[in-house]
Amino acid sequence: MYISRLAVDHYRSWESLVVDLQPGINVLYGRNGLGKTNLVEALEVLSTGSSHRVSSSAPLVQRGQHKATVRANVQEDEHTTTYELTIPLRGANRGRINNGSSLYMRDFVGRISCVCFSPDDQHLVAGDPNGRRNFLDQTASQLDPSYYQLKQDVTHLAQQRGALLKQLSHSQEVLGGDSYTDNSQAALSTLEVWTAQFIQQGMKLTERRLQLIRSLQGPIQDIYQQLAGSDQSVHMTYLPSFAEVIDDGVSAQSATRISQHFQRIYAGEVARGQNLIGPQRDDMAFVLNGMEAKGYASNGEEWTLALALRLAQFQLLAQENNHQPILILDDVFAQLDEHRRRQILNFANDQNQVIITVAAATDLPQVDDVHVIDVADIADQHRIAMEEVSL
Ligand SMILES: Nc1ncnc2c1ncn2[C@@H]1O[C@H](COP(=O)(O)OP(=O)(O)OP(=O)(O)O)[C@@H](O)[C@H]1O
Repeated sequence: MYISRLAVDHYRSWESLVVDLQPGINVLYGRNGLGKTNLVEALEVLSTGSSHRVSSSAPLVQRGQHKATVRANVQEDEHTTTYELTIPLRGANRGRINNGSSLYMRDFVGRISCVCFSPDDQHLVAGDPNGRRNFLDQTASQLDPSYYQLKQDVTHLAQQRGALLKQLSHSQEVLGGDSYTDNSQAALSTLEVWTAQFIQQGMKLTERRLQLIRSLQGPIQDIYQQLAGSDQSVHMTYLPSFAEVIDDGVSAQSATRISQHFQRIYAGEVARGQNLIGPQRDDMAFVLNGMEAKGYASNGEEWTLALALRLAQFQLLAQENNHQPILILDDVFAQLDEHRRRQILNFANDQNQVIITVAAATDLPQVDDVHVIDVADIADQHRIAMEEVSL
């Protein structure tokens, strides 16, 4: 499987652009700020339904526009399939396949499998938990699109609970103590219903993330040893908010214990007007040779861990989905020493399709059979063609 054409309309800095791609290694080459990352990010969003750079869709839409569109032609066994994603400024993204009817994202994500390695990935090890949750969510959605819907449900329930807690907090501030208006009594009953659903769906999400981390453990350990030496050890530890699921799985016992936890923190949640626990606060840690990587690992070790994590993601997706994902290497060569570049290129050489972005000619990979695309050049050609059509 490979992408033969990628087209975007009103996506970030791009008014409109069409890029033809080939199997093997493709290099998108152009100056800083030209929009290379925007292009590969568009592919990531088409594949996973989200971008690792932002948590909402609004920044993906070109300033001043109300929706963005990403289209890709995918070649598989002589067949071409066109995938199209519409990203509105507000509201849910929708997909279409071969100009068919509009699809919910749960029926669309994961159809094109891709793994994106970028300079931001160092933050997967040392940055805030948001990036690590995003990694888990993107990977799990590509393995099983029903995860995408589950994640949406949990996010929605957390938002509903948060709004009710804010309302209760406000009532308490106005009335003081434990006095409640009829409105806040109704909010209290609704909160109980939302909390029960939040626990049920949240436990399922927690278990899916736990399974994913367990599936990545073997590959990341092997790959890290290949990259850094056989005496090295890496352990991924899940730090879930609903930790009860680790011991008792998705069960009545777990639900009861989580419910009791919610009762204990109720006063605190109302006082602060926000959710204090739930999968939206989950995290995971990397333990490198017995020490937590965050805070202890060197810069080079963080990079190697991030790379090992991406390659483990690639291996798992390839194995579970029975085809190789498209590999995106976004501006990583500028950050890596010659040894690491060579390791990545050796890996890239064996894949169906790889898309690399580089800003400097000195970072162009020194390998045979590379399809170099001058992004400024195709942008000019496309603009001239569009102007001729409109004349
Ligand atoms: N929603 C948006 N609307 C319009 N322009 C945007 C939007 N989001 C980002 N941009 C612009 O996109 C440009 C950055 O593009 P991108 O990150 O793809 O560049 P790049 O070619 O990868 O650069 P570098 O080589 O420096 O990484 C910036 O000029 C930014 O202002």
